[in-house]
Amino acid sequence: MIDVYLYSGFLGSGKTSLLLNSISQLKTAGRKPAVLMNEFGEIPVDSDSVAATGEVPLKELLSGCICCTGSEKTEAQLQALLEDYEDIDVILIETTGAAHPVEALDAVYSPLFSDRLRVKGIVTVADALRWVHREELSPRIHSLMLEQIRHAHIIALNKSDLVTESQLATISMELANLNTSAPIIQTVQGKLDFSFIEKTLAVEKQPQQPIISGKHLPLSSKVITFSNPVKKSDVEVWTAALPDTVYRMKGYIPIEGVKNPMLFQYAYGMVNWMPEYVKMPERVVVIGEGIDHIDWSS
Ligand SMILES: Nc1nc2c(ncn2[C@@H]2O[C@H](COP(=O)(O)OP(=O)(O)OP(=O)(O)O)[C@@H](O)[C@H]2O)c(=O)[nH]1
Repeated sequence: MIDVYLYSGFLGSGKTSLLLNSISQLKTAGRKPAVLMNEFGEIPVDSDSVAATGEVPLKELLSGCICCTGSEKTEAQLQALLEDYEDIDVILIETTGAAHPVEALDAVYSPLFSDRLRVKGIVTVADALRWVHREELSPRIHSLMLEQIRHAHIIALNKSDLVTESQLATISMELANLNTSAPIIQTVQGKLDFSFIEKTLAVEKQPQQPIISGKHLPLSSKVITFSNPVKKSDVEVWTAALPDTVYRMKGYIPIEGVKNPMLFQYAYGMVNWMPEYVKMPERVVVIGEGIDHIDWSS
């Protein structure tokens, strides 16, 4: 049987960081992990980073619309993963930050896989800073975030470097009130011992029923292309002026004086730049509510 772990959590909370950490720990331990990624939006930024870790079997689901990332497609990708790679012993599934974790479980519990896959549970990544300001989210998005926490078997309280010790204590208490059974572990950059995840989820978990469905969330995504190199500082001024309903941006931006477009990440007001060693397409996916009018302007 192949063990399956689901990584859930709000847009930009640190799921990919946790996933990359888990992959490297699993590989060091001689295990053979495979990854299934569901990305909200049309640009596989997260899967690019997994591909960069080397030979990890990977399937991805891209979609610009939440209603198209249904469980049938996840099922088909899982099947393809199992057919294409024979010696996998762990599968890590990163759900889109815009999904209810239980929707992803649906596919894994398909009768197609009942003799091959053993679902271990859901690890939800909670963004500490976002949590502090959660009241600013619209009601449906707020409740999605609560659902992701309620359905967790382990909660990684990530970005703990961005809040104070006393805020961490308050957040931990609030999370524990929402989910009384999941252990809450404070993390930075998704650094969590995979052996802890494995031990904690040693007993098989049963799926719970979803309370809300991600299908009706008011989230959308759009792609912005950059035809000419721009200044980093201009991009940062631009992001600072964006409305709070832009939850997440990621992609590649051509920067003046830099050879390849840089990896650009934006989550809850924070911008992150990383150099890229290959030339990636010069575009950024924006995820949020009411974002149609958002465009690049320097
Ligand atoms: N300061 C800080 N930044 C973090 C931490 N973890 C992740 N980040 C940054 O937050 C951004 C989003 O991280 P990801 O790991 O890509 O988040 P994600 O949940 O996979 O994002 P989506 O898949 O788009 O929902 C990146 O710029 C990370 O570098 C952390 O603990 N502290």
